[in-house]
Amino acid sequence: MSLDDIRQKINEIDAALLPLFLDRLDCAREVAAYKKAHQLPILNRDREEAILADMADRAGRDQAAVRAFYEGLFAISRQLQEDLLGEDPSC
Ligand SMILES: C=C(O[C@@H]1C=C(C(=O)O)C=C[C@H]1O)C(=O)O
Repeated sequence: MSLDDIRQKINEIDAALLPLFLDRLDCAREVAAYKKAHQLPILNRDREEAILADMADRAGRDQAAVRAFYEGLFAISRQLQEDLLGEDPSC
């Protein structure tokens, strides 16, 4: 495969990822509304650890990369919720 071919494949993967990422952000907005209504903290470490363990199990040789990817997603998700709720993330 040429470099251009590989980059084309990356472009296609990115195009497929974006709507899923945006959907995940919309879910975080819905979670924020639920947490506000039920006075729940933004951070749920047990939930994040369960997702990480599940994804790491499926990641084969890329466990560290998958962990870093999900930690980034969680940080973005929590920041979005903080922006919406104006809460201390450590609560
Ligand atoms: C989305 C949530 O809020 C936070 C972000 C999470 C995520 O991005 O998956 C998971 C747990 C929480 O720390 C949630 O509680 O489900």
